[in-house]
Amino acid sequence: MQGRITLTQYLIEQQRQHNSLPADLRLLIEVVARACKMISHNVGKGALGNFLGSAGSENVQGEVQKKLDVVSNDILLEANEWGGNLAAMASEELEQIHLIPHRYPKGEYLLLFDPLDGSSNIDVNVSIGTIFSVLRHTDKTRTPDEQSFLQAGTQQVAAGYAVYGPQTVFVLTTGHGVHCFTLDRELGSWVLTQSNMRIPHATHEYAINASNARHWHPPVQRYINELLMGKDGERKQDFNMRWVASMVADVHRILNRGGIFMYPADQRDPTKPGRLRLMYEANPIAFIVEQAHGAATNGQQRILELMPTQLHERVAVFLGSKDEVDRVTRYHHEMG
Ligand SMILES: O=P(O)(O)OC[C@H]1O[C@](O)(COP(=O)(O)O)[C@@H](O)[C@@H]1O
Ligand SMILES: [Mg+2]
Ligand SMILES: [Mg+2]
Repeated sequence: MQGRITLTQYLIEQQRQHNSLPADLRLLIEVVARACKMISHNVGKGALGNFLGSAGSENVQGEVQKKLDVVSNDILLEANEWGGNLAAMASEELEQIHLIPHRYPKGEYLLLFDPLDGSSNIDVNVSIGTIFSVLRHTDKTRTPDEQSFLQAGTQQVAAGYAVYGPQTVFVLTTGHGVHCFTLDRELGSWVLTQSNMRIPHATHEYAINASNARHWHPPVQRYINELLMGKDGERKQDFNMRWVASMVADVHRILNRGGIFMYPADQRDPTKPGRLRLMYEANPIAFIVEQAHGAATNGQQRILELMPTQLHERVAVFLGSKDEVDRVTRYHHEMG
């Protein structure tokens, strides 16, 4: 392919080359990308569209929903009711799964999403995003339920995210590398701008919310203390820290120049290991990171191999440049 390649052209080419991207999965991805375009439009309007501030409601995690959390969720639900070959959807903003009334149980796929990632950044005009994951609906003899969604991340057939920042980008994997499309705002099309993104194995940059330091478990304390000691410690080099507080934006930086992102479990509530949700935050990002030659663990094992037990379960996350993820994972193994 030469010249300007759109998302549609790229997906058709994938279908031709790998023969592994069925037409209905291509349609599903295009519908999600179109929904992200609409979300981007609303994010860009901000106060002009009355999109800032709280919606006055709480989601299943007990978090106050922002207006854009609700709007983005509605856009994704509505767009996907009629596009793709879906049996059901699940969202950070919905307690229960959302069945597709005219289609289940026959639909081929299950779609999960975090409609708006980085909610605390909405009102202050800092990059936010959308994360999605696609699984197969395996047992078509029965109406999908929560159990149908509880599959390991290795079963994902596609995953991606959008970042609504200075540029709007859509980053996608279908298991053949990671590719980035930039929204041409004048033409309204997604244009391929980076192919086969690679995360360097070595890095001098890390991301963690250090205000939780006193609660961290010993392996995380040990790892971060070494980074903080820089040249004067056993790592013998200085490290830089970045924390956007939107995982998508932190991950996008890591895909572009390396780094490690951490949201560890800590000593507070053992029923809440970390802050991030396994099925629609950690799994899709872990799939992307591994496809970009990085690593993603919960400190003990590959995130993608974890068997979920609940739709909204949380998981500790260490992901990005392989050398650093391997090191902090080793500290967890060594220190029990
Ligand atoms: O408030 P903290 O501790 O900085 O946490 C920020 C983290 O929480 C999240 O915003 C959670 O996502 P939501 O906004 O979808 O709840 C991540 O994107 C981000 O990395
Ligand atoms: Mg999120
Ligand atoms: Mg969210």
